[in-house]
Amino acid sequence: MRLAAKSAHFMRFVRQVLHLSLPYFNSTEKWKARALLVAIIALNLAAVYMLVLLNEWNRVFYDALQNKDSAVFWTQLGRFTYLAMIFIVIAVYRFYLTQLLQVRWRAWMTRDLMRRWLTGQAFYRMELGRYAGAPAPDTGAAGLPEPGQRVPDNPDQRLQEDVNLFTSQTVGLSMGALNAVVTLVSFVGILWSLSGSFSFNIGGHDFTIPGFMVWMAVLYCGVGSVLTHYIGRPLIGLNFEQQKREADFRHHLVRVREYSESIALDKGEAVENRNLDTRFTSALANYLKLIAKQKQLVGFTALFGQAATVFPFIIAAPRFFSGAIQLGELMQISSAFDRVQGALSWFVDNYDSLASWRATTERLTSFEAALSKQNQASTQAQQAQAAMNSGAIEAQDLTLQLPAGVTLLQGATLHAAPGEHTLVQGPSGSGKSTLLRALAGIWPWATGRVALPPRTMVIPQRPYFPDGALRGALAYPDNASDYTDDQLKQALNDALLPGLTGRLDDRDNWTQKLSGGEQQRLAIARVLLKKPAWVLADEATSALDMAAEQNLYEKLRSLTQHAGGALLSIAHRPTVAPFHLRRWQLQPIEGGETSARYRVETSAIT
Ligand SMILES: Nc1ncnc2c1ncn2[C@@H]1O[C@H](COP(=O)(O)OP(=O)(O)OP(=O)(O)O)[C@@H](O)[C@H]1O
Repeated sequence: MRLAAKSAHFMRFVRQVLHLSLPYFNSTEKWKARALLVAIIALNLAAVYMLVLLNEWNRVFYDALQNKDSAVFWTQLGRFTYLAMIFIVIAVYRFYLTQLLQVRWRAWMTRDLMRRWLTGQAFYRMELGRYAGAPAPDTGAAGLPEPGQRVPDNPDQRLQEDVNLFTSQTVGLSMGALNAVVTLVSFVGILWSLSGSFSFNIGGHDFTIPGFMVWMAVLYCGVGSVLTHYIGRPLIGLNFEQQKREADFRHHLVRVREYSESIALDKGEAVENRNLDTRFTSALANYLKLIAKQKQLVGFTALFGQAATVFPFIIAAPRFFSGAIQLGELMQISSAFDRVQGALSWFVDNYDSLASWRATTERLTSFEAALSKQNQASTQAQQAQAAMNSGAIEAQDLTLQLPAGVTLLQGATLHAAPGEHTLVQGPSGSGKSTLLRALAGIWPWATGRVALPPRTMVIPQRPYFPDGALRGALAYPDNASDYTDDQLKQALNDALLPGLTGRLDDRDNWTQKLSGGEQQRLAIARVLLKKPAWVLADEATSALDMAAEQNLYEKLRSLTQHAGGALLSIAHRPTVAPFHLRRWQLQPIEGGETSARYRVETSAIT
């Protein structure tokens, strides 16, 4: 039963490796990939063949030494030189082509996963899903994890580190295994023919074991492999855990860097230090367990390797001393035993790497599976959205939920026609931003139908600006070269940022360098540059003084008005109301007539 479970585990692992590997060997690069693979296999086989020739050389060479035959000695040295030369060429190209395959495979796989991660908001939905504690609604949230299902953490680690590890381990270990098998097959034959048989007598019956040395090698390595497996088994789990804890530690270091200013203002250094220390200590604690296990394993494999040097001599010595074999044959036996033992102990020697390979494969498989699910879900969502592009902002029978299952809105029907500038208001936390996310088509826990006109832009509460030249931050996500300097400067001037017009080529971390108000004006400059017909603005001017707010709202309103669209804004200040014609007010529902917490009341702004 345990054996059946183990083999099922093993088959699952093989399927996972194949599932992750085959796409590359069937991709557009397939011919290059397959040619490299075939070349590497051929070089591995050639290397084993060279070892067989060198083993045969051993016998002739040591016999010449024992017979003090200098002519044969020198001829054999000459033979050794050219055998060694060929071996070196094979070794060099085997190394080079193996590396080439690994690097090409890594490049292809990283790009493929990266593209899928950045397709259809998979990166966003996976982050949302990671903290989700409740079931997603039946529709609209396809692809989100079920409750209790583990969502892959730290996608950055998977893309940067795991793909690299997986491709190098898969090539390295599968070639190592191939080498071991071919070496085993070749040298078992040699060892068998050299080793003679072992005869003994029990109870008057004579028994003879042919190929005695082969059985000794099998016994030796069999015992070694079983012991290694038992000593090293915990390494698989420990390796997996180590990668996770290290990534966790790194993730929090990055967060401190990202929020350095807020932490400094809060004087949160001590807390951060404690939090980071907890994570680091946890990584360290696991690492200590890991090295303690590795120590045992190294101790055992070193003992096993050392004992293997003398073991064949001990077994074959009686035949040498009785004169049954010459020194040459003894050395050939020792070298063949060494090869057979080496091949049989491949598992023992690579236990650590195999454990890490399994952990890497496990992590990449869950990441890939999550991506497949997300990509499928987002294709459906995009198809649905494409079918619903309309000339107005519309929501029909819209229900908004939170990941934990709380229903914010239920069955809301909303409409904003061209020119119908709308202000969304409601208490903090009532779901205004979530409504906007749903209208923009990115909130997975939304059901019903939403339609958004083409040429719509969203100004989020926390706009994003990539590091680099200011012109890139302004044009994002378009290319800066799509706009002339005059257009960029005009947009900055219109957004009340004349001070930045001379800095278009300055490179900086704009999210950190610009003040909150400057960032909001830069986000508005982006809209003024691109001139969309519809603008959804979430607290787009909350950090500005009233005069600037009025000025920019006027510009946004007239921009959308002239382009045949409208403005839909979330804003708390009453002074922005005059720029809108209608109000969507999120009102708390008292008395529990539905399970939703809020309803939307629409009214005209007079
Ligand atoms: N990713 C998320 N996971 C879980 N809960 C969320 C998530 N995003 C928002 N929420 C919750 O949804 C509710 C509505 O949030 P939302 O940001 O839409 O409110 P809001 O009305 O825009 O608030 P504010 O006026 O303060 O900006 C809040 O209770 C918030 O905690």
